[in-house]
Amino acid sequence: MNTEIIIGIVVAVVVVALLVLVVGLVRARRRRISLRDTAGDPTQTGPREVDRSGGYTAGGGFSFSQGGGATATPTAPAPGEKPTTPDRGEWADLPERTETDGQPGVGDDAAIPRDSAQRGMTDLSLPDPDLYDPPATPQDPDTEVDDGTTAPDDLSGLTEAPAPVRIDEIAPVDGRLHRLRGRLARSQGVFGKGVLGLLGGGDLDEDSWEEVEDTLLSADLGSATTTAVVDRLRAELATASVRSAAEVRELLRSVLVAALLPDLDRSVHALPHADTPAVLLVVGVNGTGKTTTVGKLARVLVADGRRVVLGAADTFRAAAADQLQTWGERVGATVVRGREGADPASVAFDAVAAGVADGVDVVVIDTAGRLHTKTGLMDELGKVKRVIEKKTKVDEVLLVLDATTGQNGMAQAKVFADVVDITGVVLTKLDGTAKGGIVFHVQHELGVPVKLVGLGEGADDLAPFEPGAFVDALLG
Ligand SMILES: Nc1nc2c(ncn2[C@@H]2O[C@H](COP(=O)(O)OP(=O)(O)OP(=O)(O)O)[C@@H](O)[C@H]2O)c(=O)[nH]1
Repeated sequence: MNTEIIIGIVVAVVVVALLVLVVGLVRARRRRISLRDTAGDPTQTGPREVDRSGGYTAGGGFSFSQGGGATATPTAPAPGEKPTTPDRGEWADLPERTETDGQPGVGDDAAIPRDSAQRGMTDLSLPDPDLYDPPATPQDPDTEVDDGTTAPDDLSGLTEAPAPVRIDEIAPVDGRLHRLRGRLARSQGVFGKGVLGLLGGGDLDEDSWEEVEDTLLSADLGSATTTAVVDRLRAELATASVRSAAEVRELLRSVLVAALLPDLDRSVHALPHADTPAVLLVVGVNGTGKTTTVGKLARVLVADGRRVVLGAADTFRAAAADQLQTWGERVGATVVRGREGADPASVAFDAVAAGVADGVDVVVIDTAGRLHTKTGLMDELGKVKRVIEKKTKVDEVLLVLDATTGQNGMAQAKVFADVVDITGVVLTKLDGTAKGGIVFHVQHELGVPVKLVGLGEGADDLAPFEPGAFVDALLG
């Protein structure tokens, strides 16, 4: 073989080797998801500008609607019976109520860690569950009272708070939503950095997917929703041509928004009927933020031009009625209250009766959450609801849940959901937790939409829940 042939062969081999190398590099690069934001950046060289200001900025204001009446008288579901669940669409195959570990008892204080010493519970002597015929004029001091068959004798203790004199200035709804920006910052770390960082880290092996799963679980997403979200992400990443950080973010966003069942009706049924006010019952474990939520909600309703009566049916603690009265004076709502230990049902009835007589738009009833048996809870809430229904229907039963209590709060919430027909959830204290994922878990486990979220102790720190805006805030 002469030298020229040998040189030719060597050159050909080198060229082929180079070609193989270049093709390999290009293919590897395509498979890799880099954290560069290509959207709006034709050069694709600069790092993605992340908007760190982004908090929860729900696009619209609060949505109020007319209720058709919260359904049937509360009863515990028959053994094995499931609570009514919303249409889950493509998420229908998620297993139901999977997490039942570490169930606390009813009456556990959600604000206190489960392993700390339990404080004593006081037995409320509940009146005979038979309904009484309510008096025509509830505040009539001559009302005949008879526990069980006639109005309870504590009815005479009912007082209507004097009309407010000086009302706190109420910020316009639109303006105050902007002030909630940044309140979800603690949850942003988990989703915005944790999950997005892992997904954008290139080819994901089993260990990486396990890490994604652990991160979602640590944000309290719950195992069923976590599994569904991860499965969906895996499927999408395997098929879709997702390459840039922007595409990964968009994929994660769409999967999370879908998991929040965005089509559920989240309007608060607070618009009056032809002759009667709308009636909202606010229930939940003590310390979750019920009274505060009632006050914040009244403020929004008053700002919306509604006349509001608040019923202080949390008669277990005198301070609760005082707290509500302060809210009433602050926001411009009338408060109807009874003396400490009064029958909550009679206070609720009287508040509704006052609302009907005065032709107000909305009556919001604050209840106690301190009953230590399921039967006691059912008796009390059931009676409150039945007594109100002597006057008018209950349009909305809002369960208030403290987002910081995680699984403990969920287990207690389920007890409430079992004894009263919850129509919506208010998730409070989302500002104080990195576990914003609890929203997903709550909806899945309780089968009702989260309608409102509490993002602080301030009077205006209540926001309507909007899945898209919420996920945007979570991703930062
Ligand atoms: N950070 C934060 N704190 C909140 C929020 N909502 C309520 N709180 C606080 O939680 C505490 C308990 O709130 P309450 O409204 O008294 O709770 P409750 O459920 O009515 O409690 P009881 O009357 O004891 O049944 C108060 O200190 C509130 O200021 C919220 O969204 N974020």
